[in-house]
Amino acid sequence: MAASRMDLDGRPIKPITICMIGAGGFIGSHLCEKLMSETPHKVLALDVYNDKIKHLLEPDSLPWAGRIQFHRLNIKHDSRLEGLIKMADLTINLAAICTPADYNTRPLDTIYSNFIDALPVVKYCSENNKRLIHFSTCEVYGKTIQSFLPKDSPLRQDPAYYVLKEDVSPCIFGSIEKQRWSYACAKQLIERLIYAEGAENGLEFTIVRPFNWIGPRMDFIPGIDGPSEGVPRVLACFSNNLLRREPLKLVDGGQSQRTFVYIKDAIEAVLLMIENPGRANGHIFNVGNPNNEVTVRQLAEMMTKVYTKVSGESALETPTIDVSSKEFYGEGYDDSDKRIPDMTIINKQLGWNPKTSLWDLLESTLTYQHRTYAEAIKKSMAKPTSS
Ligand SMILES: NC(=O)c1ccc[n+]([C@@H]2O[C@H](COP(=O)([O-])OP(=O)(O)OC[C@H]3O[C@@H](n4cnc5c(N)ncnc54)[C@H](O)[C@@H]3O)[C@@H](O)[C@H]2O)c1
Ligand SMILES: O=C(O)[C@H]1O[C@H](OP(=O)(O)OP(=O)(O)OC[C@H]2O[C@@H](n3ccc(=O)[nH]c3=O)[C@H](O)[C@@H]2O)[C@H](O)[C@@H](O)[C@@H]1O
Repeated sequence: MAASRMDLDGRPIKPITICMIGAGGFIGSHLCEKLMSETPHKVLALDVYNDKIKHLLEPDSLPWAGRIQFHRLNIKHDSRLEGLIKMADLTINLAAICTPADYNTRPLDTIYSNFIDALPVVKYCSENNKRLIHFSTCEVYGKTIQSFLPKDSPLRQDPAYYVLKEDVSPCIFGSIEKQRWSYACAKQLIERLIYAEGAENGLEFTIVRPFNWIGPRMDFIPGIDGPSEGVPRVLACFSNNLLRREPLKLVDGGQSQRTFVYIKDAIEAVLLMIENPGRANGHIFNVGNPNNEVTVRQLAEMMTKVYTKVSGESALETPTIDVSSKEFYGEGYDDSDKRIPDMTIINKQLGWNPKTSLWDLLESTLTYQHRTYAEAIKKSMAKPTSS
């Protein structure tokens, strides 16, 4: 297998060692799975948790045993970090607080996690001449120019005012009391720092801006494998509602628009970046699926239909309810209005395109959610509640 693997320029790919920080999360677990099953590379997997990659670590008889090594550590305070970065050819940093419910309720933790805690990683890569792939976010674009145009302006139809381009679009955030933007702002500053390390000190870097990657193992189901009062990202919120047969909550009418990409498509893009450094270094890449755009309301309706199909259960009479953002997220919430990624740069550099339609990705994801959680939810709901 290893001998026949070629990069995009027809050169054989040499096995490398990757230091993956945040490897135990949603994206990390899929990336580890891909690297173990389809490549010869080694992974030093760093995280505080490993539940989502346990199936790759045990038992010892797995075909990739020895190629993946888990290190339980918190990058905030662990002297092993520099040594692990030095042992690897490439560092991928995925570690972050990245759930909107945290941005305005825990803005300090959010800023520390997304900026301060990432600083040593950038520094160690730069000082030791190690390549870095850093995970940023589409949230750095903030709001679209379109959202500031008058409602009846014909310019609203012009993609120049809403399609998000890495090298052209501005970053537009709300006021400081809208603490929602603490995440986007911290991510923007770390992007600028990495870019400057590249320009002034020659750091070899790639920045990834994911646009709503979704799929199995995303976040948690409250009360089952996460806190009962926790608020995960929208896929897990709506899955939880469907599993519990409660109406899906639409924040501020569910009018915001998103483009969703299947995690397995997105991981293909990351693998191309890993294995084609000459084409990926020095670039910032949007990774999303511009063809899968929906409003959050439309997402709720589609998830309800798909869940009915995969679970065999009937749909609720009242499938959705409206809730204010203040009630749902608290003071200081604000929202991105629309997120369509421009795909020019990733197409030109890596020839990557997403493949999976929204319906198909929801069908495979909700099949997984139903199989993984339906029984546990039934049991937890059958338990008498203490009075
Ligand atoms: N999922 C998406 O669509 C999406 C979109 C935009 C940006 N991103 C970015 O991609 C990255 C990964 O996202 P994800 O969806 O996999 O999130 P996730 O929360 O599932 O994974 C993040 C992982 O980092 C770990 N981590 C956090 N702080 C750490 C620390 N101090 N030390 C060690 N480990 C730590 C967490 O335990 C977790 O396992 C994040 O940087 C996020 O901002 C993701
Ligand atoms: O995934 C991304 O690309 C980025 O966007 C997410 O931000 P957002 O899309 O706003 O987060 P979601 O929780 O997925 O919410 C999507 C939309 O659904 C709405 N929502 C969420 C949950 C819910 O129960 N109901 C509901 O209407 C939110 O208000 C928002 O408008 C997170 O910031 C990060 O994971 C990431 O940086």
